[in-house]
Amino acid sequence: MDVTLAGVGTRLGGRWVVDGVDATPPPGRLTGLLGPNGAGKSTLLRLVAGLLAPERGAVLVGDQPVASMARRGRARRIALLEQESSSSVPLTVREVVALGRIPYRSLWGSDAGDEAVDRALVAADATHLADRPWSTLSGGERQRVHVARALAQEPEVLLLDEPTNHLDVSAQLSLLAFVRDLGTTTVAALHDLNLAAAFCEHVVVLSAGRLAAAGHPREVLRPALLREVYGVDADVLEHPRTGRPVIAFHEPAPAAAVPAPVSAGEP
Ligand SMILES: Nc1ncnc2c1ncn2[C@@H]1O[C@H](COP(=O)(O)OP(=O)(O)OP(=O)(O)O)[C@@H](O)[C@H]1O
Repeated sequence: MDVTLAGVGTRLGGRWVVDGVDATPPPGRLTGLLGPNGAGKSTLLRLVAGLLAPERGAVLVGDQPVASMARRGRARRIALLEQESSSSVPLTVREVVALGRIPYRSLWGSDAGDEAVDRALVAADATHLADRPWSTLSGGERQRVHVARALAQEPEVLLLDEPTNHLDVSAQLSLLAFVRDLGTTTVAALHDLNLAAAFCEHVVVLSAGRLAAAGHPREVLRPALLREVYGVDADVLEHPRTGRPVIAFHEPAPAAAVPAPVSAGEP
């Protein structure tokens, strides 16, 4: 599905936290949304999901502005996995995943979406957790279940806010490989630039709410951009098997020695 961000902006607390962003995530592929803490990634995902209305510009899914979609229709088309979650929900894992089917439910009950729930549990490697109480899961297990819930929604557009949070390295790799191969237009906010470089077809880099760069990771993730946006020194190498960029970070140079203060009584 085509998603178009055209000059999107919004203020929070009186400040433009997303400011005139243009982007076109490639349809059916995985786009990485990058940028330092506070750059506006979560806010941008909420704008794309229609949970926030843009003050400026528009987000289009197909040729329809998200802001003009009815809530239920929007929930069928766009799934957002947000960062934080409550731990006190008295539901089993299967029931949590089935929440993803709510937009499909008729007034009279079931939507016959059990198969979608099963498929989502398998895809997120969470079948073994299905009967566990949600409140007893570890952080990484919860993250898998969140992903399963978003997949159960069978959206045209999948938005993931730091989906690899809490996951061990093997789970990070398999989750991103899975969403990359899903064939759904997916935008994932990621902090790990090497994961973004390895799995994303396209990256969108935000800096202080503005678009700093967009394109294939090979074109975008260059030392100058990393210095400018993240303030880090890095070499960009080539992965020996995939040819994708591999970023080798350097530790910051030690701060210049501060001269000792001169005490007031000295001549
Ligand atoms: N409700 C709010 N009111 C005021 N400011 C907010 C609100 N929500 C977010 N902000 C601010 O907007 C900016 C962007 O926040 P956002 O969560 O979108 O950034 P982010 O790139 O996702 O950050 P992180 O990588 O730390 O998760 C931050 O400076 C944040 O403090």
